[in-house]
Amino acid sequence: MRVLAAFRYALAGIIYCVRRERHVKLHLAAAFAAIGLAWWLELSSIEVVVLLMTIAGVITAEIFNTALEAIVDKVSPEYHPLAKVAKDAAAGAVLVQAVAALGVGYVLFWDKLLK
Ligand SMILES: Nc1ncnc2c1ncn2[C@@H]1O[C@H](COP(=O)(O)OP(=O)(O)OP(=O)(O)O)[C@@H](O)[C@H]1O
Repeated sequence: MRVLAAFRYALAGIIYCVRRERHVKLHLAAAFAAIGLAWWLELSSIEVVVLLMTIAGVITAEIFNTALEAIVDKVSPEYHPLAKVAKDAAAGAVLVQAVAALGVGYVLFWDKLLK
C-alpha cells in the first residue's frame, strides 16, 4: 500500500503546517471565508475555479515555505547570509501569492458585495 503510505505522509505534512504555522491557519481561515462568500454570492463555475486555484497557490506557497524553513534550520541553525536569502525568498514567494489573492478577491467579490 505504498500509495496509501505516501498519502498519509503528505497529509501529515499538511497537518504539521496547519498546526505549527500561524500564517497557514490565517490563510486557511481566509480561504474558508472566501469559499463561503463565493457560495453565498453564487459565483459562476469559472469564478469558483479561479478562486480555488488562487487558494491552492497561497496554501502551497505556505507549505513550501515551511518545508524550506525546516531545511534551513537543520543545515544552518546559526546565522548565515545564504540562510537569510533562502528564508527571505521563500517568504517573498508567499507574499507574491497573497497579494495576487487579494487582487483576485477584489475582482471576484467587490462589485457583487456592493450590489
Ligand atoms: N539561520 C539564519 N540565518 C540568517 N538569517 C536567518 C536565519 N534564520 C532566520 N533568519 C532571518 O529571520 C527571518 C525570520 O526567520 P524565521 O525562521 O523566524 O521565519 P519566520 O518567517 O518568522 O517564520 P515562522 O514565524 O513561521 O517561524 C528570516 O526571513 C531571515 O531573514
